[in-house]
Amino acid sequence: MPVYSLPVIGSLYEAHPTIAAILVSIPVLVALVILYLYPYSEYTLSFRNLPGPKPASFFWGNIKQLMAARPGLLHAEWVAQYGSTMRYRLLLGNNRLFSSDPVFLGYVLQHADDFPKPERTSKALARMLGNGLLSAEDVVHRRQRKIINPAFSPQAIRDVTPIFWDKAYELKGKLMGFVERDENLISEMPSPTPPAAGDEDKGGRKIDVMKYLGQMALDIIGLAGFGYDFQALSHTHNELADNFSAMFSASTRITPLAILQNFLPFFSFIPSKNKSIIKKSHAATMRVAQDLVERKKRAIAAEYTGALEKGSDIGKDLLSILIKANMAPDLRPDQKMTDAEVMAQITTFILAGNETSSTALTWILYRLGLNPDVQKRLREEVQSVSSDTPSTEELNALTYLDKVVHESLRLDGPVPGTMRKAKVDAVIPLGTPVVGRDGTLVDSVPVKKGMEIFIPITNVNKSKDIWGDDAEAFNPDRFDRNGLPARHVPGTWGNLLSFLGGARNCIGYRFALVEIKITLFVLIRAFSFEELASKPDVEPKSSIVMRPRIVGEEAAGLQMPLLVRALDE
Ligand code: HEM
Repeated sequence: MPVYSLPVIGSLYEAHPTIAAILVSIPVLVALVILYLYPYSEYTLSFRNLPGPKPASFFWGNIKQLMAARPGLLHAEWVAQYGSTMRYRLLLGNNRLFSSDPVFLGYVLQHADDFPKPERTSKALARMLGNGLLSAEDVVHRRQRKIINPAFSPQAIRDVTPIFWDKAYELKGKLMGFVERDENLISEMPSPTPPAAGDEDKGGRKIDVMKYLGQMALDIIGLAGFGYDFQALSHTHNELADNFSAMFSASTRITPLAILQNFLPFFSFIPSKNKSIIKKSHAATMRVAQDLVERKKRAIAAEYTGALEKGSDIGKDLLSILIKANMAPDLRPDQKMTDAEVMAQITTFILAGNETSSTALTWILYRLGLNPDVQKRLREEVQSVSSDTPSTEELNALTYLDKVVHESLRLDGPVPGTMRKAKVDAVIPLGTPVVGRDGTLVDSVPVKKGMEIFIPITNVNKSKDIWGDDAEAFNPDRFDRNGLPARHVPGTWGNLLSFLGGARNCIGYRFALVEIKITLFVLIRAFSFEELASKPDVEPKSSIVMRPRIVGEEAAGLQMPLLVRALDE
């Protein structure tokens, strides 16, 4: 560094002492920061004895390796090498604590107030959605959840199932239109890329099933969630859907600035194009939400005062139920949600209840395409039902359907992982000890306030310790054992972590399961789904929800093209 050579600094000091002092202090400061970030933070790390991979880069840690690998794969390799609890490096020497140990995860999930989402996650969610159930923490979360719970009760879900049936049959009609090359749909290409040679034959059509399942799920969450008709299956554009989708894309776009701001919140003040899109779309979304909330509040107030017109209905959608609970005369003012919180539940439902269900269905159809025997058995079961719209009880009695849904949500749960941050110092027990860096057995992990923990949902669902050596295989019959594998998993449903567990579990899991079962019931009775003859390489891409992309067709975006054939009636 010739500029910094001593004689130069010496003469500079005589001429401009302040500039010289600044120039000298910069490298000293950088050296101190590096010393703090690496040797010091490493030495003072409470779980430094945990095993884990060496950082691949001084600056990036293991981030680039993780981003280059398919979701969950590198973690699975590391688990095989180091055990189910480990640490690895993120940006600038930051350590990430990873554990797929069910006892460890049970502790974290059961102490939800001590292990909330990291502030940057809650803040990013709140910027996009408002302060709704996904972003609220602690007492605010508990207050909101108490009021919203009745909207997700089994009876409330039962009341909205007619919407699921209507929309599943509308989807069937649309897919049939494509397969039969209906004139009304002739201008719409059902997949973003044309079929390769042999991909289509008489009676079969290449269709991006993800796109149409997405339209159906959006229509369902709109109507069942808050009485709003997106008309996604029948129209292409809608103000709320367009604004929401712009906001979501901007929030999940990975740019160098976004990565920097994610790990170093100090840089959050820097304005970005993404932030201004989020702000604009959020404002537009809230205008629609406010109108919906005001209309429902008026109707419910009229019902409470007996002024509701005879024969009118306040609506069976989730929002109406929660607004009604929120306006109950016996609810204390400090237990109520504000209008802004109620509006935030609308955007929360769109985010949490739309892509999750459609992505789950997308992967299920893909699995069925790869496993024609399973599809055939499933079809025999659903065709044995005489009714076209069986009751929830009849649907739940279909055991093979239930096993297929379990197994698909085990292998391809749409949410691959989530983060938590310790709000207190804690010592978290392990069910399976790991061998520490010093060769001793580690049977608990001391965690200091402020440390982040990754909850690897997919790795737990596919763990060989839990599901045996064939954990990676698609085998619905494994649930013959009544879903009781070698070890208990602290998940809400099916001994799986797909809907998480504890106080922050998925409030919509019953809604999602009925929606998935009804859609499968309708589609599998009407169509067969096959892998395309060109055997595209389907790659899971993770941005909150794990959705598919085709290798070599990245420019076409996320998609799941399958060969769809109509069955003889
Ligand atoms: C297969 C479909 C679904 C899956 C796999 C799924 C999964 C999850 C997971 C893993 C979480 C926890 C996220 C975290 O804390 O980091 C969650 C939370 C949540 N989910 Fe779902 N979800 C699904 C469908 C739905 C549906 C249909 C709705 C609404 C209609 C919904 C509403 C919510 C809400 C509001 C939360 C936040 C709950 C809280 O923090 O109290 N989800 N979901």
